[in-house]
Amino acid sequence: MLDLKFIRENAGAVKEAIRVKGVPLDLDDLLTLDRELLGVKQRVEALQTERNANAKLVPRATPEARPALIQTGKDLAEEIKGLEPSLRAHEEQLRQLLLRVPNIPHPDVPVGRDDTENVELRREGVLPTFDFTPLDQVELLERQGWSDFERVARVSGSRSYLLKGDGALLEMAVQMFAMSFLAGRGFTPLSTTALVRPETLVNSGHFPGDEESVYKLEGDELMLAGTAEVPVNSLYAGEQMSEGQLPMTFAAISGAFRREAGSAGRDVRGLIRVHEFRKVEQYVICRADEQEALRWFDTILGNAEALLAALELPYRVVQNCTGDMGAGKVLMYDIETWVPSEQVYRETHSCSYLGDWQARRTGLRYRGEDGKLVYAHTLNNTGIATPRILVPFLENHQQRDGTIHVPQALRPYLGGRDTLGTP
Ligand SMILES: Nc1ncnc2c1ncn2[C@@H]1O[C@H](COS(=O)(=O)NC(=O)[C@@H](N)CO)[C@@H](O)[C@H]1O
Repeated sequence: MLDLKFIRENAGAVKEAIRVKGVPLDLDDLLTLDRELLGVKQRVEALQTERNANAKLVPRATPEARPALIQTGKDLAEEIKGLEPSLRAHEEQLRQLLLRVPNIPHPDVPVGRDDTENVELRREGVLPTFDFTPLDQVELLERQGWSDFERVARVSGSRSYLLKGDGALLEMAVQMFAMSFLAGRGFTPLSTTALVRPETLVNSGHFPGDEESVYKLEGDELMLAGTAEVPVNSLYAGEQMSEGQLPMTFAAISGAFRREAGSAGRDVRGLIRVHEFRKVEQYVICRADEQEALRWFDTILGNAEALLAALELPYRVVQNCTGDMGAGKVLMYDIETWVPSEQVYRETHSCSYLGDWQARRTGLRYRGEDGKLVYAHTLNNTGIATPRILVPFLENHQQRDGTIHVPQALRPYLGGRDTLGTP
């Protein structure tokens, strides 16, 4: 959410952000409502001033004049009361529109309609070459007996998964590796819930807009978050932090649940796109200083790249264009990891800087050195998301005999083994 004063004074820039991000919102509707609300508020204030002035006359009035003055006071009170529903209705309507106003993208962000116009920044790592016919993720899992898609589909339907044996241990090893790695870089490990109150999804910016992606629990005021970004963003909601408490950096592991309503027919096989997965999320709350925040952006991007490098996985970094970055972002890069069976890079990480847009919705404020209360800046990036990352992992590290090479960095989490599976 942007500051209403900023919107009034920068309507042109906000309209441009709406245009380049393709947000379905007419800012003039909001500005008209804002003026109407100001009008109602001025009317109420004028009546209150009149009422106060009138009230002062009563004690000094003559007995003959007093009844009329008291009646005037009652009439004014009635008129003020009569305006309150309209005041509240206008305020709620304005808030609903304010929640839809997108953040201003950083000037470096390429303008584009959708992900086809994202810009590749660089490629890292060496693509694998195989002197045998490589298998894809599902073939590798089935050959090793590490999955049972058929049975779990009976239990949970499509886009479900179950990993068995070393397949299960590999998923947890990758999660633990990521958590230890990030803890080693000073990020506070969190193991957190995905069960959240609806307002936390408004705080994070997923609502309004992403409602169809989120599982809602019938009869409970709870929903299932699609990323630990949601609960972690609201952990300190409404609190006044001290500047000394910032920056806060978290590595939060949680379940992640997504309805994938818009993905019919895409990635229906295997581990790429499932309804429930687990993710280690990097989350940063820092001072309202763009230079510091952009340094954190580089840090959490670098952490993810270092994790991929340690897992010996080739990847590329792309900059999301305005049409593929979502309403709240100032800056966004995706990391896409090489999937041999598809001969393409597939998104495995998403790194975002949101300025104070999320913090304003969430009420994340700190008292600066000058004593003023300021909204913090927030950033997030995937650390590791399983099981998706296992797709490039298994396919890139498969060996001729169908076993899987374990990179040095992961061996401590797999009992020291350098290979998984049986030939
Ligand atoms: N349905 C899904 N199944 C498996 N993995 C998924 C699914 N949806 C997203 N992911 C993984 O989660 C990562 C982050 O998802 S994201 O929506 O792009 N971004 C976020 O959630 C941010 N909070 C950064 O993590 C994706 O890059 C992908 O690796």
